[in-house]
Amino acid sequence: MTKNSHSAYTDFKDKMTYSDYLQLEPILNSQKRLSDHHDEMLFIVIHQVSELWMKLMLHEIRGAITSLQQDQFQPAFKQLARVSKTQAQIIQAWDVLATLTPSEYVEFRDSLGQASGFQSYQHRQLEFLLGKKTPHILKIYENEPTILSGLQADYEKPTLYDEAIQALARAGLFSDKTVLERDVTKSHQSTESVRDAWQVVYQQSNRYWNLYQLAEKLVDLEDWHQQWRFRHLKTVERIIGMKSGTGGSAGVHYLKAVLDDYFFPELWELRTTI
Ligand code: HEM
Ligand SMILES: N[C@@H](CC(=O)c1ccccc1NC=O)C(=O)O
Repeated sequence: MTKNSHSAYTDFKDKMTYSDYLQLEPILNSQKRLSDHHDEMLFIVIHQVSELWMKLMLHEIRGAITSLQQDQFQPAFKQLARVSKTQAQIIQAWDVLATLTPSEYVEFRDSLGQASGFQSYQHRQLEFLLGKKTPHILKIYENEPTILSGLQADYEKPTLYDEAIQALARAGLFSDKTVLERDVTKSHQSTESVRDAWQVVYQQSNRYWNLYQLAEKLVDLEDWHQQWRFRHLKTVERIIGMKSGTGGSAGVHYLKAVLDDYFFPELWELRTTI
C-alpha cells in the first residue's frame, strides 16, 4: 500500500490513536469490582496482568515449538529466553499481592463465590504445552465449548519437551521408539534412555552446543515455573492460612501436594548422575 492511496485502511490508520491500537477501552473497562472494598482492585489487576503475561508466554512457547521442529535453534533460544524473562517478571506480582492482608481479603473473598485460579485455562494451556497432561482438567470446561476446544487442541499436541527429544533423535543421540512414538496425550514419564542422551549432551557440550543450550533453557523455564508456584503457595499461606480454597481444594495443603511435579525430569536427574 503506498503512502498516498486513499483506502479505508489508510484513512483509519492515519487517524488511529494510541488507545485504538492498544484496545484500551475494553481493557481499562474490565476491572469490575463485585464488592465495594478498595483492595478488590488490586486482586483483579494482579490476575489480569498475570493472564496477559501468560498470553505472551503461550505465544512464545508455540513459536519455540515450531522453531525446534525445524531445527532452528537460535530463534527457539530467543523465544525461550523471552519466556523466562516474562516468568521472572510475573513472579514480582506476588510482592504486590502480599500487601493484601488476611483481614482485607476476607472482606471481599465471599464475593468470589467458587471462582478460583484453578480454572485459569491459560495456566492449563501452559501446562499442556510444557508437558503436564491432566485429562481431568478438561472436565472443568465442559460448559465452556470455546475454551474447551482450544484446550483440547493443546492437549493433543506434542509438547515442547517432545520436540526437544525429537531434536536429540535427529542429532543421532536418541532412538528409543517407546519415547519417540509415545502417546502425547499422556504426561511424559522419566526414562533412562532420555537421561542417558541428555547426559551425553552435557558431557560433550562442545560437540552438541545447540542441544546443550536448549537443555539449559528448558531448565531455566522449569526453575522459574517452580519458583512461581512456590511464591503462590507462600503468598496464599500468608493471606488465607490453612483455610480451604474457593475452588474446593484443601488450599495450601493442595498447593503443596502438587508442587513436586517436573516437566523435564531427566534434565534434573542428570545433575545427580553426571
Ligand atoms: C489472594 C490471592 C490468592 C489466593 C488466596 C489463592 C488461592 C489459591 C488456592 C487456595 C488454590 C487451590 C485451588 C482452590 O481450591 O481454590 C489456588 C490455585 C491456583 N491459583 Fe491462586 N490464589 C491467589 C492468587 C492467585 C494469582 C494472582 C494467580 C495468578 C493467575 C493464581 C493462580 C492460581 C492457579 C493457576 C491455581 C491452580 C494451581 C494448580 O492446580 O496447580 N492465584 N489459588
Ligand atoms: N482460591 C482463592 C480465590 C482466588 O484466589 C481466586 C478467585 C477468583 C479468581 C482468581 C482467584 N485466584 C487464584 O486462585 C481462595 O481460596 O481464596
